[in-house]
Amino acid sequence: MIVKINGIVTIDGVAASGKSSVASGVARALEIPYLSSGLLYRAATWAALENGLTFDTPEAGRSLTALLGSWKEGGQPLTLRPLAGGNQIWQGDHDLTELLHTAQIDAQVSAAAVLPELRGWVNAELQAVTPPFLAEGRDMGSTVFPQAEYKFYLYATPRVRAERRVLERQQDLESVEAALKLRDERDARQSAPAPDAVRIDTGGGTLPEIIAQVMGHLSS
Ligand SMILES: Nc1ncnc2c1ncn2[C@@H]1O[C@H](COP(=O)(O)OP(=O)(O)O)[C@@H](O)[C@H]1O
Ligand SMILES: Nc1ccn([C@@H]2O[C@H](COP(=O)(O)OP(=O)(O)O)[C@@H](O)[C@H]2O)c(=O)n1
Repeated sequence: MIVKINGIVTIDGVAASGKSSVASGVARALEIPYLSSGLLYRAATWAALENGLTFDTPEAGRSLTALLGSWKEGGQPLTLRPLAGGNQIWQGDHDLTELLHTAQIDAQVSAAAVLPELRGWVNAELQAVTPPFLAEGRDMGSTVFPQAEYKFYLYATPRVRAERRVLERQQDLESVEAALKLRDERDARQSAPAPDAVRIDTGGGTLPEIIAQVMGHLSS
């Protein structure tokens, strides 16, 4: 059955729960773009690390958003490109995407993501986009787009998530699982599911099966 979305769909969830893969599959089926909020946090973290900024001082948030603002004024803004084949982040004409899914960024991003100024910057970037679109992250349905037509929250056990993520990192399974658990704790404040989100255990099926489950909710 053809599903037509005119508004916003949100897919939130913990690290490596399957958000980006499910978002990509569902957005492609709906023929709408999907926005990866996490990539904006990862890019801002990368920008800070590249410029010697830390996240543990009172002015950290202002310094980071001032840096991002100076890039924009200088004509080299951080830009999210919501391509169907996978979101990309560019700084001017440099594609940063491959630099962002690393254990180093994983280890630092949560410290950046708690900075209110950075959350405000990311949320403004996302809220400037014209619907229809799908937005994935931690707090899309709970905070950034509470008005979303459909909300989903993905989860799976740390072990299941680690077995998936280990294929994408140069680390052993135990290290990956420990890092995911630590990031879950650090992200807890912004990761609570929206009360009206449909919760899906992605450990219960293959990626196509989970995508079909989401599509089933959208077409009912
Ligand atoms: N239901 C699933 N079954 C098996 N593998 C999955 C499933 N969902 C996602 N994956 C795989 O797990 C890894 C992490 O998924 P990803 O979408 O990047 O998660 P997130 O965006 O939540 O961090 C990817 O390699 C993806 O292909
Ligand atoms: N809406 C969001 C999305 C990501 N984040 C932060 O950004 C980090 C990276 O998000 P991500 O979605 O790229 O991470 P994965 O779940 O893909 O591993 C998370 O660990 C959070 O610290 C957030 O705080 N709020």
